[in-house]
Amino acid sequence: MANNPLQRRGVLFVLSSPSGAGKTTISRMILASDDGIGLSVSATTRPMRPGEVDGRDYHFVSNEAFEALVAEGEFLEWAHVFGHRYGTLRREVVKQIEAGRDVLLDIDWQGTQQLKQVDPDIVRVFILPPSMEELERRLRSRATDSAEVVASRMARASVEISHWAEYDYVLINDDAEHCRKLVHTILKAERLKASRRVFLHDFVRGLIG
Ligand SMILES: Nc1ncnc2c1ncn2[C@@H]1O[C@H](COP(=O)(O)OP(=O)(O)OP(=O)(O)O)[C@@H](O)[C@H]1O
Ligand SMILES: Nc1nc2c(ncn2[C@@H]2O[C@H](COP(=O)(O)O)[C@@H](O)[C@H]2O)c(=O)[nH]1
Repeated sequence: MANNPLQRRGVLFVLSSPSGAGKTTISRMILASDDGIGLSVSATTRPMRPGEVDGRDYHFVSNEAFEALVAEGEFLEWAHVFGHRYGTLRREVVKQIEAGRDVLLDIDWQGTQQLKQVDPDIVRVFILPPSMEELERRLRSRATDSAEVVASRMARASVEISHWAEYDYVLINDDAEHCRKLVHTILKAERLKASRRVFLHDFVRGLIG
């Protein structure tokens, strides 16, 4: 039987933004509307927020456990973010790819830079807030972090945003549903890229010799 010309490599789809701009919100909307993509659940040493679930939102681990995972080479990338450590587990990405799904990664600019070295084919999307005032309002309205944590995240926001030009796509999350549509459009177009088609060369050779 001929190889399927539509068969393609999975997409590693990265969403980054300053904290509070809405990437978790947009990620959840994408995951709810598209069965073809699954979340890479990161490991972190940060404390769990109210409403978060271990294994769904993050794998919450101790500093010692995180260090052991680093030593064992279990991370595709990891970084210090806001005084805690966060990392993408190899097995999370492999699990999704083996299930035939693309992989959504909600990671910061440091992790994105590292991942780009591992896989130059990753798709990088940066989400901007409509304004710094709105960013602060969102961080406060989320009501999951103390005033100090909100202040420290606002203090880091400009540094985060300064990395926007390292991304393939940059969007403004004004209306969440509109932003979701744009992110989904990017994902669907990236899936169609010729360079991801494993057997396209064979198929075209069959067509024209
Ligand atoms: N377009 C939007 N309009 C209004 N509020 C929004 C919008 N998008 C997200 N929010 C709200 O802003 C808050 C922060 O969003 P979210 O948690 O998704 O941000 P985040 O970028 O994932 O932050 P972090 O990096 O800290 O995880 C949430 O309360 C969310 O409901
Ligand atoms: N480099 C990585 N950054 C990550 C990862 N998982 C999450 N993050 C980023 O951390 C901040 C803070 O997240 P929060 O849940 O504490 O608000 C945010 O920018 C995330 O994108 C990861 O595996 N690697």
